[in-house]
Amino acid sequence: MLIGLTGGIASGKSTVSNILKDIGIPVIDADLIAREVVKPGKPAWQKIVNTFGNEVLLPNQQLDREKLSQIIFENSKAKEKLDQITHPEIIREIKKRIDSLQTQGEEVIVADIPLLIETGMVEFFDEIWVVYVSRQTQLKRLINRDEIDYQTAVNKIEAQMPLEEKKEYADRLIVNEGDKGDLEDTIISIWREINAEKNCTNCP
Ligand SMILES: CC(C)(COP(=O)(O)OP(=O)(O)OC[C@H]1O[C@@H](n2cnc3c(N)ncnc32)[C@H](O)[C@@H]1O)[C@@H](O)C(=O)NCCC(=O)NCCS
Ligand SMILES: Nc1ncnc2c1ncn2[C@@H]1O[C@H](COP(=O)(O)OP(=O)(O)OP(=O)(O)O)[C@@H](O)[C@H]1O
Repeated sequence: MLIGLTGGIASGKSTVSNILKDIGIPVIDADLIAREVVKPGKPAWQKIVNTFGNEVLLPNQQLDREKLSQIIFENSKAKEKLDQITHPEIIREIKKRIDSLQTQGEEVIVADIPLLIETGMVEFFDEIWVVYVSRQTQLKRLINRDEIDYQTAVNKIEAQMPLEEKKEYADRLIVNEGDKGDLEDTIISIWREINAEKNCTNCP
């Protein structure tokens, strides 16, 4: 069973992933893969430097993520260029890791992919889980976590497909308006439901 976990920025995907990992379910993290494919010397790193120039590099040659973030979330054309460079590599690596986990005999695999719907990966998964929050909660959590101002947070949210639209793709909608304990209860009850559907008695 392949589960695609998605949602809006700061809706709580990583928090859900951590709960799933604690249960013992393998989770592939697209944000981590996105960091690996742009390491200095990698093909995507080279293409980013060719496209955006040396000003998006730190003195140690790593990408200046803050600078690149400012550029792409203020300019949709620049974001499109970055997406064209990074997404094919990220998708290829996600599929590779899924293959490898399947070869190891894992029966349930979750992939946490912020842009799962935008990148056309819906059909690849057996189930889509969308982590949903109200716009007000999303803004508040994003501003607190990233220590950014209101307008920067709005730009980041508006660079993605609206959560109201993503919601329509959900086989399971995970509403994350309560506290982290509530979220844990929600995930554990979904997991029990899945195990019951599979008649699984010794699942994690
Ligand atoms: C722009 C970058 C350098 C900013 O780095 P930063 O460390 O500040 O953010 P981080 O990578 O942790 O991403 C945080 C969140 O931003 C959102 N986000 C990131 N990139 C994008 C994008 N291209 N379009 C829309 N939302 C995005 C996602 O919700 C993600 O979870 C970085 O996000 C990046 O390289 N993005 C391109 C790769 C990508 O599309 N990643 C999403 C994985 S599918
Ligand atoms: N139920 C909750 N109650 C309070 N805070 C929460 C809750 N769920 C998540 N958070 C906090 O909200 C912030 C965003 O959550 P998280 O990082 O899991 O989102 P995300 O969807 O993975 O974000 P991104 O798209 O940027 O990767 C974090 O600071 C997290 O600790």
